[in-house]
Amino acid sequence: MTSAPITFVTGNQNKLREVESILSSDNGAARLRVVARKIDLPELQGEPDDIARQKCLLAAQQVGGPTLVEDTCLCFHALGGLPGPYIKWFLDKVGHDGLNRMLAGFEDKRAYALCTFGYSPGVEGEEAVVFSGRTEGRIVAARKKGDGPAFGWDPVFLPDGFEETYAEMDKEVKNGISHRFKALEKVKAYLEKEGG
Ligand SMILES: O=c1[nH]c(=O)c2ncn([C@@H]3O[C@H](COP(=O)(O)OP(=O)(O)OP(=O)(O)O)[C@@H](O)[C@H]3O)c2[nH]1
Ligand SMILES: [Mg+2]
Repeated sequence: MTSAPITFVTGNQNKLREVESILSSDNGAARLRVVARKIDLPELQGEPDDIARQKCLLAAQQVGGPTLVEDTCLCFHALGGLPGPYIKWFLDKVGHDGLNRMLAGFEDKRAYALCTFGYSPGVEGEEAVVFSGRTEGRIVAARKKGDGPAFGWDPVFLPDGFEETYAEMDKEVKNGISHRFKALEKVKAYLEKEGG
């Protein structure tokens, strides 16, 4: 595994906290070290893999070394995968209640959370590689633990096999089953192999 730190570029503190927590709870990944950098990257359109690849290249140009980014989608089965990568705007404009109402005309409330990491070694001309993780669940009326603010759409996402939404469960539980955790496992496996 590469011993040089990798710069994880994100403007989202909650993502950063989860990535750091997932990495620190895994002793085997002690050598995957990330340093964070906040750069406002454009919200790109298209398919998740292409978005992550392009986002990573844009970030790597600014970092000038090994770079990691991720893009997160929330996809409704009844809507053919939308809002998908556009969830940030939907959440901002219609809120938790609006996300529920978008599915009011459908019996199918299933959704999946999809996280796609893009990694670039920071070498000019080299393509970014992508790794995705997906957690299935369904959309429910917002529920969260405590009075504090919740992360994004966590309150409306009920993962399959659980009775608590992402926002109700302990962070360690979310970080052991989440879309982000699953994608990060693949990043780690790739970097371990690359490092020989
Ligand atoms: O409830 C949530 N649980 C999660 O696990 C999660 N991960 C991301 N998000 C939200 O979904 C949109 C993705 O957009 P996004 O990938 O472009 O992120 P971003 O713009 O906030 O940061 P970044 O692009 O600088 O990394 C943004 O609204 C994020 O806040 C989540 N919400
Ligand atoms: Mg973004």
